[in-house]
Amino acid sequence: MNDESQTMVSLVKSGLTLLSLRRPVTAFLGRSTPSRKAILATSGLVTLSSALGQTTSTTSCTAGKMSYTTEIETGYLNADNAYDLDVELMSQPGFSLEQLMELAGLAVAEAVYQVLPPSSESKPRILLICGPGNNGGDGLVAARHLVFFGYECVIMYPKQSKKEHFVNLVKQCEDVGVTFIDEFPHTNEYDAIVDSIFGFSFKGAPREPFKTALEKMQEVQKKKPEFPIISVDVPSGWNVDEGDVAKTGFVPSVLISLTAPKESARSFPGRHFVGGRFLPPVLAEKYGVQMPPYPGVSQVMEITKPKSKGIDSSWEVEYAAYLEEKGAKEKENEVAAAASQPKSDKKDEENWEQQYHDYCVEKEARLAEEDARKRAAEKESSSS
Ligand SMILES: NC(=O)C1=CN([C@@H]2O[C@H](COP(=O)(O)OP(=O)(O)OC[C@H]3O[C@@H](n4cnc5c(N)ncnc54)[C@H](OP(=O)(O)O)[C@@H]3O)[C@@H](O)[C@H]2O)[C@H](O)CC1
Ligand SMILES: [K+]
Repeated sequence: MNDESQTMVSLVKSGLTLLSLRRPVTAFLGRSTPSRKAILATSGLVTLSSALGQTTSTTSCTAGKMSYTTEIETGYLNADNAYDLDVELMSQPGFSLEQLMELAGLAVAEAVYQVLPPSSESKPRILLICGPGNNGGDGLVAARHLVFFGYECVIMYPKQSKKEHFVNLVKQCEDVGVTFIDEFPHTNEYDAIVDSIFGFSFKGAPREPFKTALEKMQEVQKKKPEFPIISVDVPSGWNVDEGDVAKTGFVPSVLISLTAPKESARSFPGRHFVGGRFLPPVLAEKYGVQMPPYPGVSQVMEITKPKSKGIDSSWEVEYAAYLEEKGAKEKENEVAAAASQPKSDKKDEENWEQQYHDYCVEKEARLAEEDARKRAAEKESSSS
């Protein structure tokens, strides 16, 4: 059986009936991806319908990326449910934290592969920023898998956990050539950043050194809006239910939700993946979430929101429009803030220049008048 028919069988097995196929399925599944250029050259339209009647999605692929005219139903977890589900996964079916972290990290590595596949000519360099908790642990696991997928990885891990499992994860990374740094580096040397700083236990406003890391990532986005920044589970600094209430301004270009998307992902504007192909049906039902129809043997599935501007507008166009709108709003706020401030030095300077100019004009006119008067008086005295 060739790759394509194997994929079709997998889709049918996972409860999907193929209705129409205008392009090979392999063109959009993110497997067999010989090069980024080849992916970007591929586009097609596939219509899938769930045999189980749970999910009916029209899937389109623009520039190798999937999005849907109908939303893939996964449900959303709030902060309490995300925590309780994790606890229950570890007690009821008895998953260990290490097991769940391994699955999470593998899903993250697969999502990175779909966003920025390596090729025979290039070995992309990935910077992973890992926080002090389990979200950081997911990043450590992802880095190890990414090395085996053909990437070069550098990890910024300034607050290293002393727990045995984390010490082992660091050693496992070092053994495959991953290097560790403490400070945010020059990003020119990197092709993508994985944000594995905070997940669903983040609270309040980000503290250093992660506050600076979030600001630096935004600087990169301002300079290069296309630069992939991939957040693990929750964009760092976001409240898991309400999003960016700490007003960090950070919005990654890609989000990989683990187990199931969290409430704050409802309004996420970028590419969205979910990785949780292990969820026991009984727990999925209890927490009101559903697994998407993961393709083939993949640990992740892209569930990017339906496009609002029609099937032909690509994800990049929408994200660029979003960034432009965000930039325009920031400018508007700056202008409003400047207008509400007392006159700045610059204004005073402009006034001072104008006043000096007026003074010079007036003085020149006065001197010219005096000159003319003097000349007239001299003329009169010489003629008398
Ligand atoms: N089931 C799954 O899919 C799994 C998900 N996993 C991942 O684990 C995270 C949740 O991990 P957790 O350890 O509970 O918490 P976080 O990693 O989100 O963050 C906790 C650390 O962050 C510090 N923190 C919290 N707020 C701040 C702040 N404002 N500034 C700086 N630091 C902050 C906190 O420190 P404290 O001193 O405040 O305690 C912690 O050190 C989940 O999202 C998934 O990514 C697991 O892999 C298991 C399976
Ligand atoms: K994160």
